[in-house]
Amino acid sequence: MKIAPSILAADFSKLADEIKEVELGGADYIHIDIMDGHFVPNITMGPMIVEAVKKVTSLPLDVHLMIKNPEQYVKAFADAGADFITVHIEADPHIHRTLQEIRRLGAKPGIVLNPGTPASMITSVLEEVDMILLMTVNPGFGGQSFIDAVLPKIREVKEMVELKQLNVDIEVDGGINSETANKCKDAGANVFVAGSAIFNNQDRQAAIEEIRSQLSK
Ligand SMILES: O=C(CO)[C@@H](O)[C@H](O)COP(=O)(O)O
Ligand SMILES: [Fe+2]
Repeated sequence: MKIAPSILAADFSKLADEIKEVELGGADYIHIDIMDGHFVPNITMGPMIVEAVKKVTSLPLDVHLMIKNPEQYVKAFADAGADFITVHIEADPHIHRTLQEIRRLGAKPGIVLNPGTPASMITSVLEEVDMILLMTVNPGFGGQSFIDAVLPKIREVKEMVELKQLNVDIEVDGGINSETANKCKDAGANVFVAGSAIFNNQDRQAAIEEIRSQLSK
């Protein structure tokens, strides 16, 4: 079970301190949300921020691309130090090429599905990825409410990867707190992104531990 704090909810004026705090608090990955104002109605960070984050942590960087034409930018993010690069199936008509390019660049490719996208959309890319990210909110903003209707899809994807005996992580992202993380774990998820549940708590370590203790139940 891995916990990936999303820095979208951090205080950007002291980002290095925020990252150190979650690293010391027991985080497994640092989740970085890249938004372009086209694929989603918000603009956040680019490769320069990934490069800066890489300098202040030894944790793997989980870079979630919410951008159109991701194939044009995967090299910039891999060069910046991304360990995982996840791309939305809805954003890329040439998805195999993009996922293979991510691997060729030395990063781990992941595929992302919006809440409304069926699991069947990714059957042909299962062998290409190290991670499947199931959005549990519509992407674009932190602090939204978890969509329970995604739970059956987590089960479905878990069955798909087990059937093919693939070693693929199943990540969830959006509205994750100790209660919703536990539901997702029961459905088959093993990587949990949490933004507000961690950074809105003054004690980040306590927030991470709370999620982890629920996951161990
Ligand atoms: O990708 C996204 C949002 O589009 C996420 O990674 C959010 O940053 C998660 O924030 P919370 O829902 O946990 O506040
Ligand atoms: Fe994300």
